[in-house]
Amino acid sequence: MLEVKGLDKSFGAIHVTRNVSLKLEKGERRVILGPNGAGKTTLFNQLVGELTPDKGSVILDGEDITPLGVAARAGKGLSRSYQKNTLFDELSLRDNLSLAAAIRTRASRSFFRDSLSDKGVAEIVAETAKLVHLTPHLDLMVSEVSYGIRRQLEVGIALATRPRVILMDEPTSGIGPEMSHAFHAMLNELPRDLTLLIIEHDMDLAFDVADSITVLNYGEVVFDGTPEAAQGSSMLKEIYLGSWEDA
Ligand SMILES: Nc1ncnc2c1ncn2[C@@H]1O[C@H](COP(=O)(O)OP(=O)(O)OP(=O)(O)O)[C@@H](O)[C@H]1O
Repeated sequence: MLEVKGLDKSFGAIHVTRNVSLKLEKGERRVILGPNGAGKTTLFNQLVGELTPDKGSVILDGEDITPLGVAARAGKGLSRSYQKNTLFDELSLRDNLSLAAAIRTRASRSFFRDSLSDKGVAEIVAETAKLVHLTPHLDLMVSEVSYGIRRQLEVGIALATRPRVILMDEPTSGIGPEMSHAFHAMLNELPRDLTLLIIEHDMDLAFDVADSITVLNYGEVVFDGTPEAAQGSSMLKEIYLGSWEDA
């Protein structure tokens, strides 16, 4: 479904992504772990098309999408759940989801209100709101809701574009352990054919959702395997300097 082959990226003398290869099957939920500065976000930016790798390729369902930008990749079903400042604060949750759904139904070129009254859009919004547990909150303004609900909405916005793969960069950052576990429970209820690639800093949280774990350290893949194997790895314990014990 999603394959990354030999990605390499440097910023001047700083070598940030070192020959990274990954393979995700359809429906797989893979978590990318790694300490601060390991290169997780830089890798992510190359996957979504915000950064061009120096070497290597990104393949989606057999197609080389490396030359494509963010919008073209999104059009092919590779969606990013954006964090922070990407929601329209003075619009309702329903309108935020409607705009995302309108892009998918290609109604986005029509006048704003026309998009919102499109029947296909309304159906997608209702379905998406249910998936991310936002149905009771749809008519609230984004500015009125908690940080946790915003995080659910960000996933909803990605889902409303009907993606095949969603990439999330630390989707639970800043919402506390209890809400993070609830957020992951929500992710676990999403349709199983949806492929998820999630960057997480906290190993404990990674185990909630991961079918497989990739660990980056100094830009390099140092572990690729099951959560059970990751838990038993003394090398990873060392990388995380004891934080593993909490996992
Ligand atoms: N545009 C850039 N120019 C120069 N250096 C950069 C740039 N972007 C990232 N870096 C450097 O690349 C390294 C990896 O950063 P990156 O943000 O990818 O790591 P990360 O694993 O996501 O870290 P964190 O968990 O702290 O978010 C860091 O040393 C960072 O300073």
